[in-house]
Order: sequence, then structure tokens, then C-alpha cells
Amino acid sequence: MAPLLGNWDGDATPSSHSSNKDATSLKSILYVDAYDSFSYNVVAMLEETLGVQVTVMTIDSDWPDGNMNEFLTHYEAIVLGPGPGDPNLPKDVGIMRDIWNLRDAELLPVFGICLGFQSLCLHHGVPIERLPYPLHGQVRHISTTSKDIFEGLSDVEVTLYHSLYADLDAVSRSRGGVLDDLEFLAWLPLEQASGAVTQIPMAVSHRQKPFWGVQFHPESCKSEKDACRTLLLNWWRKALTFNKLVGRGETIITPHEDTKSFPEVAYEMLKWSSSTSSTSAYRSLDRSNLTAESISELFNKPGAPTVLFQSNGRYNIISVPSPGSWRFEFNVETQKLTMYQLSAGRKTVEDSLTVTQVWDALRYLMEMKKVNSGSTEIPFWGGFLGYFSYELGLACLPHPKGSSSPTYHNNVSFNSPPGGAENHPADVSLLWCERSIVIDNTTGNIIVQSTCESDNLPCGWLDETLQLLQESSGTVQNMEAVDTQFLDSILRDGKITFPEEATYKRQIQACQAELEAGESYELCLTSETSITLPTPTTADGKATFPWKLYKKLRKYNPAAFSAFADLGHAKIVSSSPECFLNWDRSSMLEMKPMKGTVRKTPDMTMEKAREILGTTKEMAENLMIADLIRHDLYGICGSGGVRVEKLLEVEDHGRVYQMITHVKGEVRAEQLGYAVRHMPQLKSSNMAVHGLTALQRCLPPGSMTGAPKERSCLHLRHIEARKRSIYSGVMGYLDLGGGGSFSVLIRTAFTRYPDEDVASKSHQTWRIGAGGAVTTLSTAEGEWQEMLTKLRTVCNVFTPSEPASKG
Ligand SMILES: C=C(O[C@@H]1C=C(C(=O)O)C=C[C@H]1O)C(=O)O
Ligand SMILES: NC(=O)CC[C@H](N)C(=O)O
Repeated sequence: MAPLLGNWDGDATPSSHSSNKDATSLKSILYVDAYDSFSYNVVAMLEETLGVQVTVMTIDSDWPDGNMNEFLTHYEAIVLGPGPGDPNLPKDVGIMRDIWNLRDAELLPVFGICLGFQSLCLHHGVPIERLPYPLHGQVRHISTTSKDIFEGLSDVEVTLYHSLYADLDAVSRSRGGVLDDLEFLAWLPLEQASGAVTQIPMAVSHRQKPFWGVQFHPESCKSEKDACRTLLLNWWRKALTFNKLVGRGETIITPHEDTKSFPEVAYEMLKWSSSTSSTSAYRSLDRSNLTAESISELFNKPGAPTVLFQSNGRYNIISVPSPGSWRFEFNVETQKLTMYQLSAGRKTVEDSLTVTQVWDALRYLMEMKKVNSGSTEIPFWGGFLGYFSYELGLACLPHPKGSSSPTYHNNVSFNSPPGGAENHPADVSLLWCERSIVIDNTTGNIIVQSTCESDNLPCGWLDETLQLLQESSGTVQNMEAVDTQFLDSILRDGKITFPEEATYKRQIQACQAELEAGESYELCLTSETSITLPTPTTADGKATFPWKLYKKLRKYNPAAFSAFADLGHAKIVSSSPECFLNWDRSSMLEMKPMKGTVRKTPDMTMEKAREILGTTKEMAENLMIADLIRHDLYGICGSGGVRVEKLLEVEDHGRVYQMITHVKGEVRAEQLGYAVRHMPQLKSSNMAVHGLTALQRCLPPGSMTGAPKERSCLHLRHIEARKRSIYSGVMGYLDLGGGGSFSVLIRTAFTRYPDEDVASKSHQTWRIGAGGAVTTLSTAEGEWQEMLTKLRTVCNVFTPSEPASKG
């Protein structure tokens, strides 16, 4: 059955959870979201701890029907969330300020977190100033008065994410220390540069009104869980007591559901996939000495659309062309989607659509073409292979009203990529694969499969291919010497343009200025290196160059997500170690962000790497992303649906050691997360549909942006002043059986081959991005070196293997 397709534009209309079984019996809390990347962690904490139902509303929302008081009668309490920026600026707190002006008869209980706490303090006469140094991702002990909401709690370990603070000293200076309304309940000892220790307020309650706030983040996975539960329960008890006294009752508001039309192109895609059946027939054989590369070479003509993707170090998935093969590209800036049929006269169809419609079309197609059976040994039975760019990810982020356009190209002038703006590859490029071959590196099995029914006839494509592979094992040729000679002949005339050290270091400072201003907690700054090479003179040389380069990279820097793509103009060679998002065919989603990198040198050991990555700076960097990823997954999976499997663990990744965190989520169709509750199509039981939505809602990868994501991306866009394009995007597969797997496109080189008729065709320009997370504890030199470490893992394959012979 066709899914009910809805449109998700991230509008600011509040939505509550209609599918929750007990919705009518639950008490309601309104959560005001300041576009933070930890919001859904807070919402989950509220629902999990208090057994309430939470409605989310962003700070730039209008009160429904322009009537705040009427609207608030539907809620027991309000939680004002954390966020980027400064409570002194109205745009950064938006409707939070309205709450402080409620008349006495209309009051309701409030709990402010971080920015929400600061807004409370500011409104009641405490100036909000900058800390001597920001405290992002830092885990500290605070002392409490053990009173009020801290009853039973004297010393609590909590995570901090702030640069600003409530300056009580300023109050005493100006008013002789008298604060009529507020009582402070907890304190953080903070050492000043002079060595003196000052006490920074960490929690507050209002003496007359039901307002409380905390400067720390109780929802962080490093905050003491039991203590924060007690704190919240204490607050909730007080909130309900207040409501009882004033006779406040709760009702549930009707959820808002938005059903809009979806694009024609979805039907076209369905037509183009008519030969794809609901079964993936297969044959298996032992891999013997066959490699993913040798198999790909047997079936894919050089230069023809090809994807080879290694998932999680275990499965190599190789696309194989078929008469029904087609692919499509989408460009965010022009909103143009182009479909290409690979045979049958190479038909092309163009359409104009929004980014949301692209996701809707994908969900529709994946639902309609669901494959119900195939080899249970492998995670891909057929479907799409390809990539999504960083800019596509930017266009998927919800943005505050009045902010610049999603891709921010209106306000920023970019340095064009070498060769001009037209040299950017497409933002989405996906290849529809009915036929594919998967190698399971653990069992050594090879699965040859097709969703096209005629391929399964006796002596059909499956039988023929099995035979061809059996005959090929044992006869695999080693062409390495020939390939090296060919590559060297091109690479010898290459020109590498590295980022400028002084510019990069200035950009690090610009990032730190934003961190100090409270605009971001962490920024992943990146730069680009470009390599201009002569285009091979023969057609065959031109077609095979990217593939040969890929084989060199795979050998030089073997990685869990090694990948190759030749999709129209776009050529990608990747040695990514980082898993972005995997999902299985039933209900599980997982993300494994990396943050913290140590170069492997001869005297570097795992022990030493653990020591380096165990410092406050490195742990804070990873923790911020861990909390951001939890938020991303809670947005899909809802309360009770997310757990941290590994936190801050160090792994060996070939040429580097990396620190990773592993978070898992479970999709429960009856209890969806806050980010997707008003998407009607998610009533589907098809995991492919949920996986696609997770992808849409979690891009761009948090490890490549920093937190909070939206504001951090905005600043990075200005500071970096370039399009990242394929770098920082994601690559992988969408399985028709329901699963999916995507890597983060780092440690990757890519290019857009010029059109045949372009004058610059005598040259090809490859681009490599590299960067790292900047925090206030970063040093310019340390970050520069870290960027170079990552760059080298790919850039070194662009230098010739053999020195030029003299003569
Ligand atoms: C930015 C890059 O890598 C990202 C940043 C990391 C870090 O700051 O340690 C680690 C892995 C990636 O998430 C890159 O490889 O270019
Ligand atoms: N986490 C937050 O809410 C941060 C609040 C504010 N932007 C600060 O940095 O202090």
C-alpha cells in the first residue's frame, strides 16, 4: 500500500504526540526549543523521568491564535531549553521572554536550563556576562544548598556547556547585594587567571513565583543520572503543588498534522523501477582469491556509473549494471532533479523540487518497491548506492524564522572551487541497483543477487555470473605495476595547493571568538586542499584514472568504509573510518561519531593514544558530539528509545587512533520521536522509510559541524567561506529490504570531471577536505597539525610512487 506521504518543512507550529497510547491520561509540559542540539535529550529526560507528554515549540514561534494565555492553559509547566547565543539578544531567546511577563493569575511552573536559566536571571535583575573562559563539555562538581529542588542532594557531578554566566557580583556592586526575587541554590567554584576562586551560580529559584532554573545540563550523558532524576522529580512535585493550589488543570491539545502533495517525479521513479520485483534472488560462492576490486572490474566498464562501498569493515557492496539501471542527481541551489536511464536510449527526465520533496520521493519509492526476501546473510538486497553532500545536509536543518536561507549562499561570497562554480558535483547522486554482488569479509562468502525476476531463470544472469566468477577465481591478474606507472605519469605533473597556515590559524581564532561569545560549544573547522592534474590523453586513461587512484588509496589507507563512486561527473575515492548511520531491517538505528584523533608514529602506542585522548579537552570534544547524537536519535526514536553503548573509547584506525562513541536507538512506530511525530508517512512499518527519515533529520553529520548544529553551521559557513560539497557529506546504501548504512565522507578525495566541451578539460582538479573540532582549549598549532595528520592519509596518494627517471 502506498504510504501516506506528508511534507516536513520544519515549521514552527507546535506539535504533540498523537500516537502515544496513553496520550489522554498524561500531563503535558511545553518545551521551548532555542534551536539547540541537546533539546530532544531534555525532552526524553522529562518524559522518561516524569511520565509526562512533551510538546515542542521553537523560540521563534507565534503563540497559536496570538493568544499565549489561552495556549498555556493546556500545559502543567514550561521548560525553557538551552541554546546558542546570548539572552541579552531578543532573537536568541524569542518567546522565552514572554513567560517572565505573565500576570500573577496566569502563572505556571517554569524550569529553565542553561540559556533558559540565564534568561530567568537576566529578567530578574542579574546581568549576564562572559565567563573568564568557556566551560563546554566539562564535567564538574557543584555544591548545593540541599534545599528546594536540591533537597537530598549536596554535591552533584554535572556537564556544563556555557560561556556566559549570571554575574552576581555585578548585582552587589550596583545594588549593595540585594536581590529581592531570586534565591540561588547551587554553585561552581571557578578558578580565575589570578588563581583566586569565585563561585558561579548554578541554580536558582524565584521567591514568589514558580520559576526555577539550572545553569548546567542535567540531560547530558555525563551528568550524574540519579541525582538529576531526583532534582527533576523535586521540581515536578513543587510544580504540581503550585498548580493544585491555584487550581490549574491540564487538557491535551490536538496535534497538528500536515499533509501536502508529493512530487510527480516519485511516480516517474516508480515507472523506471518496474523491473525490480519484491524478491532478491541469489547465488553464493566462496571468495577464493577474488577481491571487491577484481569483481568490480569484471562487471563495470571504466567510466560507467559504478559504486563500490564497504560497510563497517565487513561487507563490500559492488554495483552491477542491468538493462533497468538508472540514476538521479539533485542540485540544492538550482533545485533541479535529473534522472538518467543508463540503457534504452539513455532517457533523461528533469524536474524542479524542494529538498523535502526529494526525501518524500525517496520514501515513496522505497515503500513501493519493498523487497521481502533475499540472502539473510547480507544487509543489502538491492536499492540505491550513492551519496548526499554537506550542503544537502544544511538544507535539511530546521532554521529559525528570518535567518538566512538553508544553504546560506545568499549572504556569503564563496571562493569558487578551482575551475569555477560549475565545478561542484551534484548534492545528491544515487544509483538504482537491481543487480549487485556482496562480499562478506567475515565468512568469506560472495553473494550474487538480483531483484529482476528474469535474472533468476535457469542459465539467466545469476547462473551466468556465478559461473563467470567461479572461472575467474584463480585467474585474477595483478596489474599493480602497470597501474602505478600510469598513475605516476599523471601525478608527476600535479600541483598541490595546501591551505595557508596563517589563514587556517586565523580561522581557528575566529571560531574561538564565537565559542567565547556563547554562539557555539564546539566548531568543526575544515579546510580544502586541491590537486590539479593533467587529464589523461586517452579516453581509456581518462575513464580509468579515478578507479586506479581508488585502488592506490585503498592500499595506502585501508578503512572500514573504503568506497569508490563514479556517478556522472562526480568521482569519489574514499578511505573513511567513520560510521555515520546504520539501520537494520527491523528497528535498530546506530551512530558512531568520532572525535579525537592521534597520528600513528613509530613510537605511538594504543596506551599513549588513550592517555592523550583522555585529557579534558579531547573528552569534552567527544562528549559534546555524543550528546548531540543522542539528541538526533531521540528525535527519531522518542523517550526510552536511545542508549549509549560506548562512550569515549579509543580505536585503532590504520594510520590514526580515533576516539569514538556508539549510540543506538530503536524505532517504535507507536512511539515516534519528537522530530518526526507530525510526519504522517511514518505510520509505515517499513524500516526503509524510518531510516530515510533518520538520515534526513540527522544530516549534516554532527561530528563535522559541532554543537549546536544549526548555529555552528552558520558560523562555519562564514568562517570557511566555501562549499564543502562531497566532503562532510555521507555515502552508502539504501536497501530495499529496509536497511541502510552511511559513512561520513572524510579522508576522501573527489572531483567533478569537466564537461567534454569545457576549455579546462585538459586538467582535472581533485579536492580533499580536512579539519578538526575547535574548542576554547584548542591551540592554533595543535589544530593545524591535527588537520595535516588527517590530510596526509589521503593526500599522500597524489604523490608519485616512483621518482621520475632521469634522462
Ligand atoms: C574533520 C575531520 O574529521 C572529523 C573530526 C575528528 C576530530 O576532530 O578528531 C575526527 C573524525 C571526524 O569526525 C576530517 O577527517 O577531515
Ligand atoms: N547551553 C546553553 O544554553 C548555553 C547558553 C549560552 N549560549 C552560553 O554559552 O552561555
